[in-house]
Amino acid sequence: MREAHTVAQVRAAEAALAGQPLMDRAVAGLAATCARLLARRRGRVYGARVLVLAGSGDNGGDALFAGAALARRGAAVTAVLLAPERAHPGALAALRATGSQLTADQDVGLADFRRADLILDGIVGIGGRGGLRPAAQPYARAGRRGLLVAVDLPSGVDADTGEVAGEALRADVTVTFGTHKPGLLIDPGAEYAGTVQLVPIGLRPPAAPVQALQHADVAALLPRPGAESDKYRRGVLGVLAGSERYPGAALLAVAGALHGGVGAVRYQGRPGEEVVRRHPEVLLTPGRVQAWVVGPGSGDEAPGALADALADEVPVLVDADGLTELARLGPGALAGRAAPTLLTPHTGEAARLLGGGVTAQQVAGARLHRARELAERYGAVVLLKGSTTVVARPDGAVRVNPTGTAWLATAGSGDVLAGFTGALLAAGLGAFDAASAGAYLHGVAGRIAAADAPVTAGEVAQALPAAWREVCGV
Ligand SMILES: NC(=O)C1=CN([C@@H]2O[C@H](COP(=O)(O)OP(=O)(O)OC[C@H]3O[C@@H](n4cnc5c(N)ncnc54)[C@H](O)[C@@H]3O)[C@@H](O)[C@H]2O)[C@@H](O)CC1
Ligand SMILES: Nc1ncnc2c1ncn2[C@@H]1O[C@H](COP(=O)(O)OP(=O)(O)O)[C@@H](O)[C@H]1O
Ligand SMILES: [K+]
Repeated sequence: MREAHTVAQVRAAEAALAGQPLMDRAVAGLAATCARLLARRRGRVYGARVLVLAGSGDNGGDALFAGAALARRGAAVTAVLLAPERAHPGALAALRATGSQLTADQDVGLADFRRADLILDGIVGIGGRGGLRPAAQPYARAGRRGLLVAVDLPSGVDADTGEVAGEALRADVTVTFGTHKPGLLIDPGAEYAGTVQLVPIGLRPPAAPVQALQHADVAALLPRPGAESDKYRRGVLGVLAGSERYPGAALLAVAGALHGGVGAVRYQGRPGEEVVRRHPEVLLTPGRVQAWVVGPGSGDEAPGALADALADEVPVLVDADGLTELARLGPGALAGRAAPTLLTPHTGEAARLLGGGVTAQQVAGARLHRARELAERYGAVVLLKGSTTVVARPDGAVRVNPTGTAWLATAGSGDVLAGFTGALLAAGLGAFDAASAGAYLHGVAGRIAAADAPVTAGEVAQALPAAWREVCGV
């Protein structure tokens, strides 16, 4: 599991280790990564052109020290100081001692930026506030031919949220220290970070408020039938999806559900005959279920379907038209429920649920904040879909989904996700676990099915067993 901590937590963990050479450890890891990248790209460090962008804090200090280490191995290093009078004195002296060029001339900096083999972004790290300051902004726009390595995090990305106010530097690799920062895992920040490498420096931070699961974590959550299992004990998922107008959503939600580890899927929506024709495994008779999925393609039938599902004291996953209806009713509609509710909005649906003029774009720009806000307001687990899927619990705990591909942005793939995740709920996973495992496997299935080419939602559903096998290592 990858864990991400807030700036306040990192500062506290650092304070607890006062006196230890944390910066030396950080710099050693940073310089080693840079040397490896240069060796891979051009055979050796000797003779490489390296540009260090150094701001006024310790982040700039890390970059300058790493620049000095590379200079000692024969790299031609130039450092551009964005706040020359406040640059880290010890690191400046170290770089000076190598005979490297130091300048405050931004024209020299920009010219070197374009032609360097490797650029170290040490403008600002976890001490950053607000967007990039004017002196640094040209670097966010300038072209380059070399690799850009962000020190701790790309300058301009908010460490705690992944929000980018204005511009940020776009890194190929981010070398981060001690622990991940949430902004490295959540878009838009994650998109600027490139590949993230963690350099341990001995921090012992508290429990992480933001986690990203990996294969083994998800494998441990997935249901497995035991010798005593029968189809009812494995769980039955009820699906209230599709309508005369949108029958496809029912088919896709059921296709996802059938791969989600339940013993049976009970379809209770309108185009029943069609669903059974395509999926003969499905039950159409009414009966008990262990969880409901309600809303995909429900159209005009959403109000009745949502009321029916919420009235049953089992976990309910609300998606699509069910969310539009819930937005109309407001959080009060969930107030009396004892069983968990899981909401799976995309950014537009999340904006509708939040109301108050919030736009989809604002949700996309502040995913962590908005997912937490929704979860708290509705007292429900929220799976906010999109370029980074974020799963939030009402108490603020968050899991960020690391899998997926932009090819998943295709009509109906959300219906598959809803059905599949609902099945995990019915199979007995808690809402937070079902949402995180559902998003994870759906993302892996998307990658397998798409293989870098356009993909349909139906193909994503078909790839779910392969994703399950991959994640479980079988
Ligand atoms: N504290 C520690 O024990 C360690 C810190 N390390 C490094 O230290 C960094 C944090 O250092 P600092 O606390 O000095 O903070 P930073 O170096 O991240 O930034 C603070 C400085 O940047 C300026 N600044 C703030 N916002 C800015 C913006 N938007 N644009 C331009 N300049 C801005 C501030 O005026 C301040 O001078 C970490 O990111 C990491 O790189 C590592 O060496 C590991 C150990
Ligand atoms: N840019 C993107 N990168 C990765 N995944 C995305 C992106 N945009 C959307 N997705 C994923 O694609 C799926 C689309 O779901 P949704 O918006 O509900 O579509 P639909 O309603 O057509 O089924 C979700 O799993 C979402 O997380
Ligand atoms: K940085």
